[in-house]
Amino acid sequence: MTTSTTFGTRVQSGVPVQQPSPMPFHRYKAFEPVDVPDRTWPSKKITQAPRWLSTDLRDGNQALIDPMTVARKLKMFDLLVSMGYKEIEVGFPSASQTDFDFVRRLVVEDRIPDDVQISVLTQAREDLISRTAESLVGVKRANIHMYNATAEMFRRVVFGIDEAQCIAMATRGTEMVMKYAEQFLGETEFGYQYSPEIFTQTPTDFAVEVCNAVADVWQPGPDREIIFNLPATVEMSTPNTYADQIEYFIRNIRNREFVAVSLHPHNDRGTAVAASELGMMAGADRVEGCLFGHGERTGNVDLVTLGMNLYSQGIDPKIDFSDMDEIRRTVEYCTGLPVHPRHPYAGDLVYTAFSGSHQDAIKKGLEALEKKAASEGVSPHEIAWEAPYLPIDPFDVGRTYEAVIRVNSQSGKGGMAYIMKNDHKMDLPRRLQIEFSRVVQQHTDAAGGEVSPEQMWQIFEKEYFGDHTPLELLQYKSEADNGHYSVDAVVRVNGVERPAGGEGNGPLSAFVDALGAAGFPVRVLDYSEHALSSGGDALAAAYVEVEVGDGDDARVLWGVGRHSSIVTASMKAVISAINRADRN
Ligand SMILES: CC(=O)SCCNC(=O)CCNC(=O)[C@H](O)C(C)(C)COP(=O)(O)OP(=O)(O)OC[C@H]1O[C@@H](n2cnc3c(N)ncnc32)[C@H](O)[C@@H]1OP(=O)(O)O
Ligand SMILES: CC(C)C(=O)C(=O)O
Repeated sequence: MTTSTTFGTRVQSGVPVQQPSPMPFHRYKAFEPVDVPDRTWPSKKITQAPRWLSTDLRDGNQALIDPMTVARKLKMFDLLVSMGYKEIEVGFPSASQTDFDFVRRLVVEDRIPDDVQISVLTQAREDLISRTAESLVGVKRANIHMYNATAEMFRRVVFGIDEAQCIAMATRGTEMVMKYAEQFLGETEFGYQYSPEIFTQTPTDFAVEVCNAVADVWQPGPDREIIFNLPATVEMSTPNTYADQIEYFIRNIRNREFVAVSLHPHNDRGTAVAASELGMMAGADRVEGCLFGHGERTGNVDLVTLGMNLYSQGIDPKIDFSDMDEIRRTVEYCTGLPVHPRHPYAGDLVYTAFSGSHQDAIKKGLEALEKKAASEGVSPHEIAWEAPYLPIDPFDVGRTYEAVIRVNSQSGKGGMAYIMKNDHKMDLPRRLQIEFSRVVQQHTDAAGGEVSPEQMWQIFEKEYFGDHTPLELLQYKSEADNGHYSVDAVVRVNGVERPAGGEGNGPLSAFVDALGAAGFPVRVLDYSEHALSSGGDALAAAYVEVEVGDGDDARVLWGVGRHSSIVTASMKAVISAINRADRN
């Protein structure tokens, strides 16, 4: 029985039933995967980093609203080198004078470290290939990377060629690459990479056939590898399908031992990282991508996420991500595009917890780590990482714990207590945490937004130290006689100074007795204290839970005091509770 209707949904017998969308989904057809029933990749594990190639300066650059200037390209190149990338595609030199000049500058100014191999991309066109080879004159090591489209739709729509002509374009292009390499690159340690463009939409058998034909021209062998780069030029299927295609290709390509199988996933479906990882499980040796996933449309696979995913599994990515913020700033400068605040491992908010239960768990987790490290006599950054909600130690990528927990209206006592302890050295007892988190919550509910550590301190000061009425302690003298204490104090009550004296079995109980005599009956229910700093003039903090007043009017609340004398701090804490009771 239909009971109610909401947008696009009818509720039947209490269960919402989704309705057909008005969108023309029938215009699209499901991807036809290659059939690999005996696939082995699902039970494989990734145990080491692949060879990486950064294509930030080519695929990443060609997709920018404002392509990088030479100065920005140089900055990006230096960043990639400093991070440890050893294979860097530096451009498409036949595309523009800027690209050509950039490659020349790298070569002429000897900016390429000996252990770094640059590569350059070209179409399978003789004029472009010769210009590409010319751009590399004098370089020590380089790859030329040539591509042509092999997918049926591209052959039909873009090129108007059949399969044989497509193979001929690839083999002829390879011959041209070898010819111009010989002409221009005699002294260069020269390598070759071929991409059957839109590999994923190419029947995998045909992709293998084209690549085998290209290899017949290049003749790979010992010390003469060929790189077959297998792009998901447009990502069109689930990542397992890509892995099947890679496993199938690897099983069928000839001379596998001299072939480097490279992945080049794009992110149209948002699963490029997964596709790369499954492709690595399927046996690929190498991955091409861009930092933070720049590149055509939705971008290339994100090298930062891929590398850090390995890191989080205890595998050395062979790339240095330890100053993530500097990497992010440089890429943002070079590309002119911001990195999303929730970008894995690098975004502004990814090591931040706002919600109360997350903060509580993180606080406990970090404290447990600190305790464990202290018991082993080492720093918390040296022991095995284990913390709720944080897949890696933010410290490892240059983030500090201070930014981990941030407080807004979604937060609870855990986050507030973490900031009070970490930023302000105040280790609040649990029930005071609960009390103060309500105070903070009132603030966030009223003002909205976030409460910074500084604002939190202001709220705390105002709440616990801000009031001197009705009661203020001006001075006191305490004496002890055989376990018996007396206090002679001067207090100000509603602006009027008056003496207050009392006795007890400790200075605080004597002070409480004096307050009772002065008209402020209180009972101390709980008490804790700790040092705030070390040294001769060290400050101490005292926290007291106090029942203020008596009879039906009695209220239980906390007071806080700080002073270099712990006795004075505790007396101030009692007064803080009395003044709060009066105010509230
Ligand atoms: C998936 C990728 O990211 S591939 C890399 C893509 N990157 C770029 O294209 C950026 C740089 N490219 C350019 O600046 C230009 O395309 C240039 C300078 C290389 C060539 O420019 P133009 O000569 O004007 O050609 P245009 O870009 O229009 O290319 C289309 C022509 O090249 C042919 N072509 C396209 N790709 C290839 C290829 N890989 N191999 C051979 N021919 C190709 C097309 O069939 C078309 O031929 P037609 O003119 O006979 O119809
Ligand atoms: C040239 C190739 C490798 C490419 O960029 C792609 O297909 O996405």
